[in-house]
Amino acid sequence: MTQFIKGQWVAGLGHDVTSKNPANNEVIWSSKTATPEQVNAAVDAARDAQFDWFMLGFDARLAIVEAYRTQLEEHKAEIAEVIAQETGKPQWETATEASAMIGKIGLSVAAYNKRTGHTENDIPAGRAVLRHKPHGVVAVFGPYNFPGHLPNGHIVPALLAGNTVIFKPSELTPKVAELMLKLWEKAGLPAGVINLVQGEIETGKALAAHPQLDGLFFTGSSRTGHILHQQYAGEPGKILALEMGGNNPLIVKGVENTKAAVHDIIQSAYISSGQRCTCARRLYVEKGAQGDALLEQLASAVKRIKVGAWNAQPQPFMGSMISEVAAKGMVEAQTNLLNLGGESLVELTHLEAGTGLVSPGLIDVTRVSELPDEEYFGPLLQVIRYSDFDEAIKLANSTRYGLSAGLLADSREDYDYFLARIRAGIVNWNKQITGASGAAPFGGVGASGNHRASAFYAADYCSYPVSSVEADVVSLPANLSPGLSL
Ligand SMILES: NC(=O)c1ccc[n+]([C@@H]2O[C@H](COP(=O)([O-])OP(=O)(O)OC[C@H]3O[C@@H](n4cnc5c(N)ncnc54)[C@H](O)[C@@H]3O)[C@@H](O)[C@H]2O)c1
Ligand SMILES: O=CCC[C@H](NC(=O)CCC(=O)O)C(=O)O
Repeated sequence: MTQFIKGQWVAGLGHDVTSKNPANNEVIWSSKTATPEQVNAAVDAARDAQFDWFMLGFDARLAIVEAYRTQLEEHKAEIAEVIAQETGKPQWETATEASAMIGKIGLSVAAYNKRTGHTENDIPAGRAVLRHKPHGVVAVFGPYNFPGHLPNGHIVPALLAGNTVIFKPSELTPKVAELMLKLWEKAGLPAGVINLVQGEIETGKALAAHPQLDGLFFTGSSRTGHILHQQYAGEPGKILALEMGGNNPLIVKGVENTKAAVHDIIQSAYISSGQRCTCARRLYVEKGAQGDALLEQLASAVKRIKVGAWNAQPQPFMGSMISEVAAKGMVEAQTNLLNLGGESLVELTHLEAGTGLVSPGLIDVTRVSELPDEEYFGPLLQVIRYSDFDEAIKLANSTRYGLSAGLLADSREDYDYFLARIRAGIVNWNKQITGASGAAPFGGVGASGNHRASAFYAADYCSYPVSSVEADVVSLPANLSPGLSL
C-alpha cells in the first residue's frame, strides 16, 4: 500500500516501479504507480477536506504540525537512514537534512506570522483589517536530491496556511516520501489534508493538469519547471511557485588564505556529489602565478576527496550519485566539454558499473569558445581563467540561470562591486555558495525561478491577502457627498 488518499493507504493501480539503493543497485522499495483516476481521487479528497482544515484555525493546525515535528524528532535517525539509502548521500549529510526538516517547523511558523498574519489599523469610523487566506488545494512536486527537506519546505507552510496538499515526490525517492506521510498520519492530520501519489512522469502530468488545483509548488529541474510554466500560461487564478536549477558561478580574486578558498570551493562544488541546485558549476580564477597556485592546490585536494557508499566507514565526503544513469550522464558531459576544447585537470570517472559512484572532476574550459549554458548536475567543476574582474563578472553573468553566485576575495570593495553587478538570488562573499539558510528567502531569477522565492518566503505563496474595511454597525458619514440627500 503505497498511495495515501483520503487518509487511507491504498495500492497503486498503475504499472510496477521500484526504487534502488544507487550504491549497490539493491531494490529497496517497490510498488505500482498511481493511475490518473487515483490522482483524481487524491485531488477530490484534498478538496473535500480543505474548508474544514482552514476553519480549524491556525492554532489547531499548528498543534498538528507540532505533533509532526515530534514525529520527525522521534524518527530522526530513521529518516536520515532512509534518505541515505535511497539517494546515496552519506549519513553525516542526511542527518543534516533530517535536522533541516525539524527546523522547518519553527521557521515556517515565524514566517507565517511575519510574512502573512493578521493586522488591524484604526481608520475614521472603522478599521482596516488585513488577513490571509489559503489558496485551497495545492500540488507539491519534489526533487530527488533533498527528498525530505525540500518538499517539506512547501508542505509545512502550505498546511499551516490552511491549504490541503497532494504530494507527488520524485520517482527516484518514493521511500522517503512514504515515511514522511506515515509521520503526518501519526501526527493526526485529518483525512484528505495531505495525500500522496507515487509514480513517474505520467502521474506528475495527471496531477499538474488537474483542473481542481488552486496552485502548484514545484522544486526540480529547469526543464520540467518550464513545461509547467507553459502549461499554466493563461491560468492567472492558479499560483505557481517554481524552484529550479542553476549554472552557478564562483569567482576567486585576491585571496590570501588559499587553503580556505580551496575548502570553500570544494564545499560549493562537490557537496552532495554536486547534486545541489546551489552548487558552483563555473569557477573563475585570475590568470597568472597566484591563480596557477590556487588551481594546483585545488586539483590536489579534489583528488583526495573520499567517495563511497552512504554507509561506508569512515564516512566519505561524497556519496553515490542518484543513479547509474546520472553517473553516466556526468561522464558524457565531461566528454562533451573535452571535445569542445576543455582540458581535464582531474578526471571525473564512473567508479563502479551498476552504481552511481563517481569521482569528482575538474576541467579547464577557458579555451572553449561557446561554453554550453547547462546545469551539469553532478561533481564536475568547470574552471575559466580571467584577465580582469569586469571580464570575470561579465562571464559569470552570461547564463540564462540566476540561482546562486559567490565571490572569494579579501577586499570589501571587490565584494560591493560584485554584489551590485551579479544577477542571482543567492549571492555570498567568502562563504560556500551551498547550504543556504532556511531563515532567509531562497530562490533564483532567470531560468532558476519565477520570482516566488521559497524557504522563509514560502509563506508568501501559500496564501493570498484579504483586505477589509470594517465597522461594527452601519452608520451614516458625518458629511454626505455633494448632490446626495437621504
Ligand atoms: N531551486 C531549488 O530550490 C532546487 C532545489 C533542489 C533541486 N533543484 C533542481 O532539481 C533538479 C533535480 O531534481 P529532479 O531531477 O528530481 O527534477 P525533475 O524536474 O526531473 O523532477 C521533479 C518532479 O517533477 C516531476 N515531473 C517531471 N516531469 C514532469 C512533467 N512533465 N509534468 C509534471 N511533473 C513532472 C517528477 O516526477 C518529479 O516529481 C536539478 O535541476 C536541481 O537544480 C532545484
Ligand atoms: O538543491 C537545492 C537546495 C540546496 C540547499 N538550499 C536550501 O536548503 C534552502 C533553504 C531551505 O529551503 O530551507 C542549499 O543551499 O544547499
